[in-house]
Amino acid sequence: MNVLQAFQDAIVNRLEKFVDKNREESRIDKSYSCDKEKRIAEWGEINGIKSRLEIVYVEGAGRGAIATKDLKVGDIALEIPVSIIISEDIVHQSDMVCFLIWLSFGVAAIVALDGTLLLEEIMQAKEHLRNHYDELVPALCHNYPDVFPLELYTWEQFLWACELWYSNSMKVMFLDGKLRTCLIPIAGFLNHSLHPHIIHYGKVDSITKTLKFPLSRPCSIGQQCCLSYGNFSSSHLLAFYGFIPQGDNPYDVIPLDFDAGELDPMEDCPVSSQTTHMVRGTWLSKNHNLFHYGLPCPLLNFLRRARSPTLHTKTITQSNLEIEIEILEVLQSTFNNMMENLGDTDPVDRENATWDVKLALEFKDLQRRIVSSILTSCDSGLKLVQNEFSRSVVEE
Ligand SMILES: C[S@@+](CC[C@H](N)C(=O)[O-])C[C@H]1O[C@@H](n2cnc3c(N)ncnc32)[C@H](O)[C@@H]1O
Repeated sequence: MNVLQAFQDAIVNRLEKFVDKNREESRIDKSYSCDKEKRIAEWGEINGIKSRLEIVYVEGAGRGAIATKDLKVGDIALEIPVSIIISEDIVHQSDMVCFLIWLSFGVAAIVALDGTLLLEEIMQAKEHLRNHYDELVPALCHNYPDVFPLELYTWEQFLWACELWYSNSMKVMFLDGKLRTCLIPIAGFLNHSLHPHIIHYGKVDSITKTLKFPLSRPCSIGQQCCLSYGNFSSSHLLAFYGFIPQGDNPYDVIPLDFDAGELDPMEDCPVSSQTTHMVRGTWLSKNHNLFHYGLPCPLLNFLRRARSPTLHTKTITQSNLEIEIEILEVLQSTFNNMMENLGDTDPVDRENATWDVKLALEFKDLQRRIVSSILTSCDSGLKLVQNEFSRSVVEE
């Protein structure tokens, strides 16, 4: 028996079981004809694209690709000749349907984001782009009005082009070893999933001179075939692609910055050394026992060291338990503040809200859910430690 094959089958089986449990249904809207997309697919075929996918309209995600036959692990869903990959740095204006993303969010959506770190990120990204625009575009329009007519190169159009570029481009490693950000015909129709079919792509094959999209898990005929855009948090997907993926995203984290405030050994004075820890929704953790509480070990160890520099042995002693109470209380107070900043559920008529406000509210709900799980874990952790503490006092 081929051991490697058996091993691969076992892995695929486990993957499929996991995906079955977390299945995301994509509904295909058959009323949308996708004529333009069909024409692009025909053009692609003439130009050497080999595809086992068909472009359709997927509810809630725009266009997407479904498998035209049962595809198994290792099958190539899509193969694109390098000659038709667009690697220019300039995105021209076109009448293509495009999803606007966070950069062009309205005021109401920005207001709805109050209390989240994403608000700050988006404002910074927008400012950064505005500086680029101011440095570049007016001078180009003034010096080369025939090439850059002012009416086409407005701030709104520039923002739109940036959004298009961020949400549709992919990084490709070419045969000269250079990594370039590109627009890739047909592949640009593939949507992202937390349980993607295609994970390993992005390097041009030196023999065929094509970019291949092989399957890492099977995709049945008619099923949406999804890519992984990368191991991105929902805030990144929202900021750069304009959507929040369905399901539990293991890359959703809440960053916690600490000033370690260590002493400079040479000068004997405090130096500010920032450390950042990441905390996920604690429902993703398996260990909720004493000394773990479903919280990340590096964070707990960092807080323990800050209280007692001696090695923490995770043994049940009264002094260790006192430290545990202290660090859980610190986390509880930090996350309580965070929850207060996020505020209560927003009093907005969600049904009738605009798409951007809906997304903003969905994102805030997600943040609340993560913070709330951390608070619940701190709370049950504290009870656990206090019980142990009382028991050890009685035993003494
Ligand atoms: C590379 S394009 C994919 C094709 C796109 N659906 C279209 O109609 O052009 C990336 C964009 O697709 C949408 N998208 C991708 N994955 C999605 C998902 N899982 N849920 C919702 N929208 C998604 C987002 O608007 C994103 O900016």
